[in-house]
Amino acid sequence: MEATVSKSLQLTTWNSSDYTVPTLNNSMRLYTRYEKNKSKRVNNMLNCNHLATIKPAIGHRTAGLKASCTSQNFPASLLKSETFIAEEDLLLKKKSEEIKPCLSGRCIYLVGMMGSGKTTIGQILSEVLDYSFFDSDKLIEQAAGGTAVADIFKLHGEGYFRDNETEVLHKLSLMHRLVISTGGGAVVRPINWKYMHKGISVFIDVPLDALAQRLTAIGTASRPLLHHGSGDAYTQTFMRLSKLWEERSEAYTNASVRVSLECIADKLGVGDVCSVNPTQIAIEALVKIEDYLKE
Ligand SMILES: Nc1ncnc2c1ncn2[C@@H]1O[C@H](COP(=O)(O)OP(=O)(O)O)[C@@H](O)[C@H]1O
Ligand SMILES: O=C(O)C1=C[C@@H](OP(=O)(O)O)[C@@H](O)[C@H](O)C1
Repeated sequence: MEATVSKSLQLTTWNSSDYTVPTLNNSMRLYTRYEKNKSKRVNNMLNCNHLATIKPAIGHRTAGLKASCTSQNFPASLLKSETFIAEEDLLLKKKSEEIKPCLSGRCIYLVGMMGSGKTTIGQILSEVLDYSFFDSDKLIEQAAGGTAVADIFKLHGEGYFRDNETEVLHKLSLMHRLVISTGGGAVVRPINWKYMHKGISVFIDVPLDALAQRLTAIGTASRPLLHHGSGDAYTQTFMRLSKLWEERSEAYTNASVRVSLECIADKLGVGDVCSVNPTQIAIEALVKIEDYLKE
């Protein structure tokens, strides 16, 4: 089914504001309205429960399809065009092959606010670059005999956690061929930058409301700095993130490159940062790293 749809969506039309693809076995209609360059996507429910999103791959002019089907006829809750996945994966692979030799084994440090996707994207990057992946929080937990970050904060305080974070980053900075997901607050201590500047640092910039949505959905138990405040879970998380952002936004500008989800969404023409998937972010990170290496 997906192949049929992908094929039928050549990009001469992907920016048109209303799409109906009536050829899906006559059992499904595709109905996504795009307003180019507007952060507004309206999914109109017509006469069935299917919802589809059409989007171009970064740097490609071929439309892909991502469909979420709630009908009994479609077992998967999220279907994605095989063509589209293959194109994204190919692009990711191609970009990684291009920049591998230029990296000369330099480590990649991912920085960004809590929940920005450092771990998710870091794992993808490490795989395609044939690098090892480390999450600095996990290393701190290991060094503390398996004590969880939230408990380290509770038992010893944030200062102790930060000292351990610095120690971990120091050790990692002596190594090569690593992708490292750092904790959201690692950017605050200048000494950490001394270590991270041994490699290439990538700031994953995600709007706070999208972060608050993600973190509210997965819960904040493992992220102690989000535990204060009043109001509903989303508001509490959003307020805490806003406060931290005020304190840290400048520190993130120390990163070698910035990967903005808003910019990616713009390039894709989707408007909504929640539609940008980790592979697309990883591709953009590689593009930005490539540009940085050329400077
Ligand atoms: N591009 C994305 N779109 C939607 N959810 C994402 C995306 N990237 C990561 N996530 C989800 O957000 C949550 C936090 O991601 P994670 O990689 O752990 O962030 P971090 O390491 O920066 O704290 C996870 O549940 C993850 O699945
Ligand atoms: O922003 C922060 O100060 C923190 C972020 C967390 O990591 P993630 O960014 O991986 O959630 C973790 O290091 C700790 O809870 C403190």
